[in-house]
Amino acid sequence: LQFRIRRPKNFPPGPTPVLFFGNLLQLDRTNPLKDFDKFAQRYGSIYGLFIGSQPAVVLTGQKMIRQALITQAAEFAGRSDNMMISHVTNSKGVIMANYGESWREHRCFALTTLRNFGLGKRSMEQRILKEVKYICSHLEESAGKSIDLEHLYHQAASNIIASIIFGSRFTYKDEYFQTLITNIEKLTKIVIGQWAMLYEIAPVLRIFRLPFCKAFHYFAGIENHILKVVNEHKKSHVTGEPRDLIDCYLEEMEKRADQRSTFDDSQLVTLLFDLFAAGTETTSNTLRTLTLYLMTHTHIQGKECGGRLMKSLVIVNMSHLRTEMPYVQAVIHEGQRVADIVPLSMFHTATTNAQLWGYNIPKGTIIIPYLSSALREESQWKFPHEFNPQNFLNDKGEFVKPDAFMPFSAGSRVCLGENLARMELFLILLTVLRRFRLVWPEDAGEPDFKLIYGGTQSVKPYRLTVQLRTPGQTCKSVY
Ligand code: HEM
Repeated sequence: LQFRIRRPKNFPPGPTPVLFFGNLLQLDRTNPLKDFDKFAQRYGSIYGLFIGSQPAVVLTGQKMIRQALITQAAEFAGRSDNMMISHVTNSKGVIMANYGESWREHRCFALTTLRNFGLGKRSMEQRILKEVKYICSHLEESAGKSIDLEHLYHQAASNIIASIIFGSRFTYKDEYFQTLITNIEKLTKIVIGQWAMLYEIAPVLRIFRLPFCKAFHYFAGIENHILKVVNEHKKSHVTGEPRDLIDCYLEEMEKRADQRSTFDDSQLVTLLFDLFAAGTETTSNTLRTLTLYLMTHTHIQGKECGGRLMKSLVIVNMSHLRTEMPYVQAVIHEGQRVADIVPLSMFHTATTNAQLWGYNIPKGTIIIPYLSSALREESQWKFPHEFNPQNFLNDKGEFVKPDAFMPFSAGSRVCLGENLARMELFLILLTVLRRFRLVWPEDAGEPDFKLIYGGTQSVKPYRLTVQLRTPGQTCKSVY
């Protein structure tokens, strides 16, 4: 009975499901995006699917996504409590927390804290620039050699978020750091993989020691590390002098001690995990894809980025981006558009029995915002299928952001790290391009821009050659 599939009344049309699997067998497991496109051509910009016996609705194109996530935000801002990742994290923290008081308070706390780190010596910008120094030193050591930037970008993005939340960074060679990052990667792979799918569609299997059990094991390891850091903070933190997000949280817990509050140690641990996990691969994969495009579109790398305008800047900072660099803004946004990092966003759920586009969407239905479809929607972009910063420039050369640009999703669940991520992309890319010329090696063949599908997408690993723009100049002389 559990596997019987019943299409709700007036549910959006879609392909016919089969017992137990629903429509899963009609989707290419290695990359379902082409199948999603085919269904959209056949059924329109909203259609219904079944993940096992669980009903789901796919939203295609910017208009439909905006309607559900912005105009009807409260109705479609839930998260599923039937997914493996919600069980691993106990639906705590922010990412997998259901739409309710605890999610709202933690999201608001995290956003305010990140915003308050906007100014002063410990500001986000300073923390990012500090990490950029390490990137530069590493690249200087690699000058003239062929290298793969994957680990460097990954560790740099991890360190930036670590310095904001834990107040400390790791050295790139630190084995413990490597293990932590690797465990997060392994955990992410499991929770979006096939075993997780079985876990979700056949709950009876959960009692067996199958490979999905490892996800709980990895999470426990990460949790232990985070708890250790939290306990150290409890001993050393001084009220009124927060060093990082943990200190801010501990102060908030003290303030709310007498009230009924959703703030406690286990929520803190999951919140820290969320920020650390969400803030690493997303940013580093964007950097890696954008670097590949810049290297192989040399006319762009030679323009403002690292060229004419860059040379006149002594220190790169965020105010330059807003005031003086529409072209650079356009390049970075175009990089994010083609990098298409989170193609299916995070799945939402309907928080109530809702209506969308005239269809009934019962409470609990999974909502899949197909973000890639908006990022390459032919009616929305001047050049939907090529890398071209003109997509973000008007006739006067001013920066404009089309509504279909939504790599961070939209509405009340929109990415909480959007500002941080944009700051990182700008400061890391520009400082690196100002100091180094990144060259596609002559013997490397044709660059491959194809994205490898995953929870976060990226181009295949590649190697590049690093050249110093001004030989002899070191990072220290730049800062
Ligand atoms: C280029 C980089 C990034 C991209 C493309 C990106 C994209 C996204 C997307 C598509 C979502 C799902 C939104 C939804 O459910 O509709 C999301 C959620 C989230 N992101 Fe990001 N993200 C990036 C960087 C970051 C960073 C650096 C952080 C760390 C501060 C972060 C923290 C989060 C959190 C906590 C959520 C969950 C929000 C919620 O459920 O309320 N992200 N992100």
